Amino acid sequence: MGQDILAELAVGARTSLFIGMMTAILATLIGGFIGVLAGYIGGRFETFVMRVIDIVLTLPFLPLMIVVAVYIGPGVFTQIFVITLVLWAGKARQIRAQTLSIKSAGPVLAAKTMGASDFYIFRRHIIPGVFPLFIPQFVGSVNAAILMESSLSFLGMGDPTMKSWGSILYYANSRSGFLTDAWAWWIIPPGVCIVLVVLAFSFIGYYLEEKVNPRLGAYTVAPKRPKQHITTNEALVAHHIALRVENLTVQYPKNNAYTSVVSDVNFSVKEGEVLGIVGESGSGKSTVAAAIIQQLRGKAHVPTGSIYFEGQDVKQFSDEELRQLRGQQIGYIAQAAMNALNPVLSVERQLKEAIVAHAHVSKKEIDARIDEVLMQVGLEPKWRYAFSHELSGGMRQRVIIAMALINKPKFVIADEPTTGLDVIVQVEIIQLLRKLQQDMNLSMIFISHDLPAVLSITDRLIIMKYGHIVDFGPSRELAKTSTHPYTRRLIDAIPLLHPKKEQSYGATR
Ligand SMILES: Nc1ncnc2c1ncn2[C@@H]1O[C@H](COP(=O)(O)OP(=O)(O)OP(=O)(O)O)[C@@H](O)[C@H]1O
Repeated sequence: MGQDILAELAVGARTSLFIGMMTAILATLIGGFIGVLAGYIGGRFETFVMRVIDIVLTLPFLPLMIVVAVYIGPGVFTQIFVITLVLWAGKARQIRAQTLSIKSAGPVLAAKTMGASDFYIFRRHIIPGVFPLFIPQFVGSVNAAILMESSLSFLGMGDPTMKSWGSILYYANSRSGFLTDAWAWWIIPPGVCIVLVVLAFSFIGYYLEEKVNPRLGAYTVAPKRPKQHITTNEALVAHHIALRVENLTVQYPKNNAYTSVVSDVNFSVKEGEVLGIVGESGSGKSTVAAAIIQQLRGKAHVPTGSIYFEGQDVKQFSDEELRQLRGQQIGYIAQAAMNALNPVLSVERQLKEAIVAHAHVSKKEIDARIDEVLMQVGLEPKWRYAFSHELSGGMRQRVIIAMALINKPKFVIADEPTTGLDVIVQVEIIQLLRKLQQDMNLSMIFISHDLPAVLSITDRLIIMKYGHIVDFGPSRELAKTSTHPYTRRLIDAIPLLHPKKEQSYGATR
């Protein structure tokens, strides 16, 4: 007693912050190192590390401290040792999840396919990818360690020779500070210091974590902006851009982390233009298409990206506007849709439902429109009474195209429209789509992994791999002159009947 409280608080701050900082540095480094190794090496090593982490996370903190203190004696370094032992495991688990997510991301897979060494991948991809997570982890650990140190010291398990905020409370308690009027000076100041420092570190930690963790960003409520034509939208309209996709990134949860299946994709489609999207299975083509009509499946997360349709940001669309976008403004020929025709409804009935979903029209008008659209897709009107099992694959696909066009959209997305058809029917369907596109001056996105088909119908092409656009340009030029190794591999894989005529790709337009 009789000591200056302010001096005690200042000296105590040194101990509390020292333990907090030291423990945070150790726990972050150890947890980070083990997490990165477990995530990157994988296999049995990862399983072993995960089991150890599970065990450590179940260790009871206080009994552990008591046992360790009995063996090596209470003190600052015992506290640092025990708190680090408890904290590193949670960090390792988070870092492992982040490493797994980076490991399966496009750039790393692309680097591997180009023969990059593990050291290169670590230096260029893994370390820069996990490093941002270290910062909120460090801040969170300082906060947790200060709280643990204060609890231990308050229980008398701190270093008796060093003052800390927790030990001030311990002495206050052991000398009846809580029961006498000394509490206002002896208990409130160290208590307030602990609360303020912990709160400050918590807020800094939450802020930093939200900055580096896209999942948390998803939960922040964006203010609803009024729907308006801003300069960009006017510019899009002025340049006859029917669709603009900007910085689109789509993520799906995988192994406790979000993995990007589409990364920072940018492109435009002009009015009356056909854009091809080519890439191997899983490269993200259908995901881009689904994002355009705001119909991503599952637990998709879109951390960045804007989609402007006819100059309007579709993110600002109301539910009703989105409903009109799908099926009325944008005709969508979904992948494998011909196998999804309703077997118990006639062609007529399904076409009729597609019309009445968007407009109030008389029966006469519906009948006339059905006849008209069937003729457009090369089916005689009598097929309106048929059921899907009565139609061949090619005919079913024509019905699907008719359904996409029934409401006279100006934009069509055709996702693998020839999959599952024999070669001759494939050519017929491509020719049909090309004719419709020209007759109706449609803007179109044509998605396929069949490069010859795409080259025969598109004006421009983008090539996707692992969710990234790796090459783009006018279709004919790209086929002839692209030097990108992936595009060249796709081009070289096209079987040629007349090798000397190889330059004729895309010449049909
Ligand atoms: N609902 C979902 N949940 C989780 N992952 C998904 C989901 N939909 C797509 N993905 C993943 O996104 C990636 C891209 O899929 P997408 O269907 O866009 O590829 P694609 O290029 O169209 O392939 P394909 O030509 O085979 O249709 C794939 O790895 C896929 O596993």
